[in-house]
Amino acid sequence: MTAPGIGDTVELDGLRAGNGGVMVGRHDGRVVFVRGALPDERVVARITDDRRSSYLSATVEEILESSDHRVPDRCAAATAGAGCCDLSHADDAGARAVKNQVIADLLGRIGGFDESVSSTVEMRTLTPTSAYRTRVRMPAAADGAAGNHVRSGDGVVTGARCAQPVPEILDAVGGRAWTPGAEVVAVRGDDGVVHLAERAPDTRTPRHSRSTRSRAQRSRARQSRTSVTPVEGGGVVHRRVGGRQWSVPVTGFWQAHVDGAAGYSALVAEMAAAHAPDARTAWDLYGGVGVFAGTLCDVLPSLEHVTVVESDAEAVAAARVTFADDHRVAAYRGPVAGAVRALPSPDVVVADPPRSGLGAEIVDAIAAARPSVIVHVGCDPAAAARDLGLFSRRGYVPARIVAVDAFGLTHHVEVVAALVSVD
Ligand SMILES: C[S@@+](CC[C@H](N)C(=O)[O-])C[C@H]1O[C@@H](n2cnc3c(N)ncnc32)[C@H](O)[C@@H]1O
Repeated sequence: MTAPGIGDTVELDGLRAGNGGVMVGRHDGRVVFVRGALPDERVVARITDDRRSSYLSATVEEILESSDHRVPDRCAAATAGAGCCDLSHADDAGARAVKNQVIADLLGRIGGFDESVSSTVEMRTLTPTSAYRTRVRMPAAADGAAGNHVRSGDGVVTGARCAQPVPEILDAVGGRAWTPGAEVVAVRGDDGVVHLAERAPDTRTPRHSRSTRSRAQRSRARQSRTSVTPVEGGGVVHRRVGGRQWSVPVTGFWQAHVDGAAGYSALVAEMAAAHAPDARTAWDLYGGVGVFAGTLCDVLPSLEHVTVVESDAEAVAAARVTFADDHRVAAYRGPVAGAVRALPSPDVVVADPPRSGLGAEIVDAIAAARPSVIVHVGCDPAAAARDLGLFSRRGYVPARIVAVDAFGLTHHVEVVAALVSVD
């Protein structure tokens, strides 16, 4: 019997959840990563990639035995081939179960934790689970319509709406013709104002070939090279958490879910207050405009000083405006790696790094500062599992791990963990 290749179909059962929106099955002993399936389903899948000897990639062709959590696709763009909502065929409970399984698996395989840790992960869902996103970036197609990237490759799916953004954003974006090849940035502020901006097409030749760079890497490189033109709304977005307000540039970072900043802040508050109620000093690392610094000020009555460390100049400027009258908060502009060696030791550290996580060097520096509690906020569960494992080998173990499903219809999930010293 010859091994299956691209275009062939295989029957798979006993599927389990894998990281990145795929289910994992086996065919003739070989691992198959399948898109469009759910745990425990029996499916016929068509092979889409056979270039690696260790695994095959496939998409579901036919469901032979369906999961109780399967629902009709909830995202028109994903149904039309976009890569946006890779779990739009699961109900909310099914998506939550997938994320829980994936995190438990990663904590074991990458973090090195046993079941006594991985089985304690709490799940929290932020609602709504569709029409929740207040910030999107959309590619403009050759005909000037904005859409979503195709699931793989470089095309744009237009004329079918993604189910994640709040409808006002899509209405505003859809009413305009955009520059072909541009990136459309659309944001709804907490005051209801919709802001639109256009990032110019990137016409320069990339230094690396396309095949060696991920879409996220290409997007970051493009952001550093291209200009942004505000189109509607004024370009300064008003945001609120608790009693504080921020003015954030339209391209600046803010948590995607309408309740994300408040939802994560509530967890940061619970964890800091539980493990360091008398804290006097804190670090808010990768702090953006200082949302978590504000939270710490609100829940730690003895707090005298919190330093926001952030590399983005506009975010630091926004933080300085919001905290202009609060002597407890200082915003430091620069990379975390340099700051953590120079700052006075903290009682509380909140660290909310980009998808790549902290890594060994920063974990070492934070652990060496001997805080009472470290709150790790991680948007990539594999990187978070690695960081938590690194911390535990430096004497900080998880006291609580909460997976926040703030990304309905997708495999994405935020992992918020409180780490305390075993000494
Ligand atoms: C996931 S966001 C978190 C922002 C903030 N905690 C919030 O909730 O709004 C990560 C932030 O880290 C910043 N950043 C990325 N790399 C950095 C580095 N090496 N040093 C300092 N800040 C960095 C980014 O500009 C971004 O604002």
